[in-house]
Amino acid sequence: MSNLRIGVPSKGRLSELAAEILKQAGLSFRRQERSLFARCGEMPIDITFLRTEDIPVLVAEGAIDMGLTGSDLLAESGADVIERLDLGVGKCKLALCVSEDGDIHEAAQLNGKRVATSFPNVTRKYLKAHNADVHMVELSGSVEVMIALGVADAIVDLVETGSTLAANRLKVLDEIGRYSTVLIQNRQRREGALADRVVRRLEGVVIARAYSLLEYNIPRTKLADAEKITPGFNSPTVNALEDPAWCAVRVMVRRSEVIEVMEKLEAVGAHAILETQINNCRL
Ligand SMILES: Nc1ncnc2c1ncn2[C@@H]1O[C@H](COP(=O)(O)OP(=O)(O)OP(=O)(O)O)[C@@H](O)[C@H]1O
Ligand SMILES: O=P(O)(O)OC[C@H]1O[C@H](OP(=O)(O)OP(=O)(O)O)[C@H](O)[C@@H]1O
Ligand SMILES: [Mg+2]
Repeated sequence: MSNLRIGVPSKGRLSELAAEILKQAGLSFRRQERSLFARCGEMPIDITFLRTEDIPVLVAEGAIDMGLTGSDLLAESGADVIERLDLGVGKCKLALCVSEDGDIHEAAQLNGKRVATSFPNVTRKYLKAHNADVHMVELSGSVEVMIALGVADAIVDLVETGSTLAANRLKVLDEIGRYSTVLIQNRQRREGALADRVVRRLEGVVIARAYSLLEYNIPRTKLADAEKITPGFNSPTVNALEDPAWCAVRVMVRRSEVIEVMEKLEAVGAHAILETQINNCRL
């Protein structure tokens, strides 16, 4: 069995995130200064540090067996790979954006006009579907200033919090797609069993990062109401308490919903509501 080769972003916002998630899955590595390669201690896996946008094509070409990259970059590259897992991080959307006080209110009005973007392929497909034949201004970054520079009438760029748009007095005219960080694999599935083990390990980490463990005590008469609030991943664990009129519930809840769920549980009479972080899991 030879080593499984995994591509990881060498810099940028996904690089630390990717290393952290791999480490949480027991695939830790130490990157030597300026080196492009590292070896995983625990498994026969070689890590290659690459530019995020190059990972889709390098996986498709078989230079690496798997890779962590943005699904937006995958869509833009058109690389023919298998998408194995959405890591639930690096979430963003690709949006058609125009001046806040401009007179463009729909994509069709861009016909014959200029659109600046770092995602020409995805943009061209979208605009064709909206009957707009445009002059594309292809850039590698800082796209949001192109309308102010008089280079474009609209831009297509990634939006996460919207602060860059606000800072440049731009608004979203239409959402083109929603993206996140994904684990992709070459279609030959070289070292397939090992690759499947990596997917399974990362699945556990992705779920653990997305969920908390909630424990609470509830009167038995209110258990049905509480279980409607916390149905759990499969179903909640219910244990008896010394007081037969009460029971203890343990259940997984999406981290993003925990605060609201706690308030609802309190409203139906739950006490001792505790949230615990999950480091890893196998469901
Ligand atoms: N606000 C965001 N801006 C850009 N990319 C984001 C954002 N939020 C999530 N991402 C994801 O990160 C990917 C960009 O990764 P990259 O390695 O290029 O990071 P970066 O910090 O943008 O680096 P660079 O400064 O070189 O552009 C995007 O393709 C997308 O999948
Ligand atoms: O909605 P926001 O939270 O403001 O994030 C969106 C901005 O972040 C990204 O730029 P980045 O920081 O990657 O710089 P770049 O354009 O040079 O890649 C993206 O290109 C947008 O400009
Ligand atoms: Mg960027």
